Amino acid sequence: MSWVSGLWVLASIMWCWFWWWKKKVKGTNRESSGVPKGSLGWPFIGETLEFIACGYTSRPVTFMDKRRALYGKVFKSHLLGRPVIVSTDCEVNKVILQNDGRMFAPYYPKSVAILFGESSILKLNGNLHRRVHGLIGSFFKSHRTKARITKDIEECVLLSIDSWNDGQLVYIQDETKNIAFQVLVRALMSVGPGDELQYLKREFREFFSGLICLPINLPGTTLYKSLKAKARLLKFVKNLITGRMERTNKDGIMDVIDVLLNETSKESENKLSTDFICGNIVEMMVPGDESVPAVMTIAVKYLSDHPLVLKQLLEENMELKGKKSCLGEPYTWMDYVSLSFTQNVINETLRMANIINAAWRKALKDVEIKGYLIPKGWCILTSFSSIHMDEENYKNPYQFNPWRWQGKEANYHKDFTPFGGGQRFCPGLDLVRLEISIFLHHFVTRYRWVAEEDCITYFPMVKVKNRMPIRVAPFST
Ligand code: HEM
Repeated sequence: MSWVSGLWVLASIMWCWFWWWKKKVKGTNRESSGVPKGSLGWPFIGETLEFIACGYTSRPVTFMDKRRALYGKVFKSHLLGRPVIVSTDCEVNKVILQNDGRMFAPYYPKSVAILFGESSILKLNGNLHRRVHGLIGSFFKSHRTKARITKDIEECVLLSIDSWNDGQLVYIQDETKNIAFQVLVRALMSVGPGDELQYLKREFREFFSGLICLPINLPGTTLYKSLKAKARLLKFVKNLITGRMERTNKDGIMDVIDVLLNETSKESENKLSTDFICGNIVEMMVPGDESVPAVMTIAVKYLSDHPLVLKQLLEENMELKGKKSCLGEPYTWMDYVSLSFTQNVINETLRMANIINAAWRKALKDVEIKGYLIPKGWCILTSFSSIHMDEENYKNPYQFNPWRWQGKEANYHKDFTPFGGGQRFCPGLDLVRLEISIFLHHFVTRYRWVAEEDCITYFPMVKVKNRMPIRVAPFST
């Protein structure tokens, strides 16, 4: 009879479990008080499996679309182990992003929270956050920085693409990753090509791998190795900073280390410590590293698939190239960002690729927006991709159509938030646009290419499946 009692015990456990879950759901089911409608799915796993399954398809926003049709633009769900309110409403998103620090704080998965120090810009709040964000944003916006970075980017792009031979198979993802890493490391800490760059690249890859892993920090685990790599990166940056502090002839502000060091030299109550600067330099490599090469690679994919777009892009860029070689002048950053159709191509790539598809926040108190209650402690996912792929906002949203941006100022478009919004609006935006414009200019004006089979995948990160192989031929042949 032992199997009967076994069954009985199992049934009791199941009943208790179900009872606990119902109680939990009831506790979160405050629809009458304004909590958005929705389903919390299965006990423990909630709706995570469907969320991930949609991420593996070519239309990851299907998860949101289905629920939006059932419950409206803001709905509740249970994802990655916790109840979440999902917003696909650009006005609700705007309020959430603009009230960072007061009503909401950034929320990250556990492994990411462990890897980022408490003083990371990504986790900071309040005055210190505003100060650091402002310093970095102003650095990348300054004309002097843009003028110098333009030269650096040109150098990195040409170093890469000038080495391609006629008929060579080139993997665009590998090339753009190399370019973007060099540009980022120069902008942050002025490290140029050589052994140090290779060291940084190796250690950063190890550090980065810990961002999506099980949050178990034991010898041999991915998280453990990632933390060790971060410690080595911090040591490297600390040595750079010590060298800078000892240097007597200062050349002015050259990179983000200089920006933060300069701030410490000012008379101020809240001086930034060396550890604070090191941590932020290392952690700032994270948002900057994978995103830019992903946009450049996906832009090449879209151009390969849309010959009419490529034709117009080429005409615009050839015209600039002709003008510059006629005048014998170097390019300025303004030359690149003034290429209007090229900017349209970049906007459309950002809209469709949705490299950062959402921002995660946690409510610091009960907040009501547009009649929806977001209870204290709940996570809220402000979906950017649903808004970018919404027929209401963009006609034929799945059609790559750069002409839809003609005459529009994308940076102030309320339905276009690839760089987020509010206090955490991406400070790297100007660098990103410049870098992609320079890459596209030199790439399309030097090579014709035939793309091999590839496709875009969206989970856990947006990228091309086969590294975007293309066979290139220089224009002159
Ligand atoms: C295509 C490229 C990029 C995209 C799509 C992108 C997008 C974003 C988005 C959406 C946010 C806001 C996240 C949030 O609200 O939680 C953000 C924040 C941030 N980005 Fe970027 N980013 C890109 C490249 C870069 C680069 C190259 C840098 C490096 C200089 C950078 C530095 C940052 C930093 C430091 C933050 C945090 C700002 C804060 O919390 O105050 N990003 N980015």
